[in-house]
Amino acid sequence: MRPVFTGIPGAPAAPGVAVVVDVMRAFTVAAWAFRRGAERIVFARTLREALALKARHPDWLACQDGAPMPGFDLVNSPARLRALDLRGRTVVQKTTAGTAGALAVADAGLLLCASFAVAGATAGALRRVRAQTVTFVVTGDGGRAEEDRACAQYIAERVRTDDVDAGPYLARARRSTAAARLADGVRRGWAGVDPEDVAVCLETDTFPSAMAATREDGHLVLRPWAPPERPASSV
Ligand SMILES: O=C(O)[C@H](CS(=O)(=O)O)OP(=O)(O)O
Ligand SMILES: [Mg+2]
Repeated sequence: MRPVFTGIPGAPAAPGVAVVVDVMRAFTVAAWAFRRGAERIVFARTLREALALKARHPDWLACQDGAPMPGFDLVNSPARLRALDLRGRTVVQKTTAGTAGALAVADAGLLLCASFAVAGATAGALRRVRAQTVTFVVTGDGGRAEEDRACAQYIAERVRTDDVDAGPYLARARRSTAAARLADGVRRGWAGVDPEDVAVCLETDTFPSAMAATREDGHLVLRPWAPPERPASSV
């Protein structure tokens, strides 16, 4: 597999295989939503679109980053979300980096969304589909976010072998600007940040499936995903 690392601005619109990485916090939140039973996650481009979807489907749960906002049910906090019962629910998610990154490569042949929570499953899926070139979209900070870059490199390495020490990659993420910003948010009492968020984002392989996004009814929708046992050919 040949990994290509890019930020959202440089991402091709329709790569063959894309892995969009957001460790802090969108795709750690997504993994925990599925672990808590959510059926699917619908990505919204804007807060307005998220609220419109919620208005049309009152039983859906709307989630956004930043402080709690009127009309939204959830903040983008994996620590808060992992305590909820989300069985059968549809979550609408709108965040600054993660969901925007997925929407930027919505026409990919295979679009996976990843964090450390699904790193092993994502690497296993890439191996199983025999991916040749994989575009890793490092969503944070114009492609420079160290937590996302470390996770992308970890996944790429795990495609090669499962015998990879996650420690150095997690240490890079722990020292990242995003981790520092979240810790600062805790100190300042930001309502949308939980003291446990960084620790939860640094747990590996807490969800056993990869997460793939496909278009459904005009929306980009994320679901747990496993490739077929024997793909007909490489992608
Ligand atoms: O909610 C988050 O942690 C971030 C917000 S920001 O990018 O740090 O402003 O959003 P995400 O899309 O999960 O990176
Ligand atoms: Mg992020």
